[in-house]
Amino acid sequence: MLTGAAMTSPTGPAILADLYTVIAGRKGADPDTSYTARLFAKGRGKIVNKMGEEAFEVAVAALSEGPDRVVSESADLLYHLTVLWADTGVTPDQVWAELAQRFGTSGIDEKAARKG
Ligand SMILES: N=c1c2ncn([C@@H]3O[C@H](COP(=O)(O)OP(=O)(O)OP(=O)(O)O)[C@@H](O)[C@H]3O)c2ncn1[C@@H]1O[C@H](COP(=O)(O)O)[C@@H](O)[C@H]1O
Repeated sequence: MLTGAAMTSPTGPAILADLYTVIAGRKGADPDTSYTARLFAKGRGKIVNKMGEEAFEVAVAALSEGPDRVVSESADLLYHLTVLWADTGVTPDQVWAELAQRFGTSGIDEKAARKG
């Protein structure tokens, strides 16, 4: 099984791909030694609940706690979102492809096209 310690530390956004690999490798691992395995063992309801909780904590940090807390809560959110992707069989590449397809299209134009 890949562990964070066994991999070289990536820098920048590439860390999400490596984090996904570590997380996906935790399926079926021992919940006593892996927080990710514990989430998988508790099921999708728990994972969704944690993801929503962390999103709310980002919002609270933005409104009343300051940038440093926004950073740490965002990291919690991205980690739990990545667990949710792994649980639902979605890969980061699928999300990157979706973002790439949208890149350069104004959200206002896209919304107008949907209505038309
Ligand atoms: N990036 C993270 C990461 N971010 C946040 N967390 C955990 O997410 C939890 C969120 O904080 P909370 O205070 O809400 O958690 P809690 O109260 O313990 O959670 P619950 O009791 O509500 O379930 C904490 O336990 C954090 O340690 C993470 N746990 C793991 N990772 C990465 O996942 C890798 C694998 O981790 P393990 O599966 O634990 O080996 C690690 O090497 C890291 O790279």
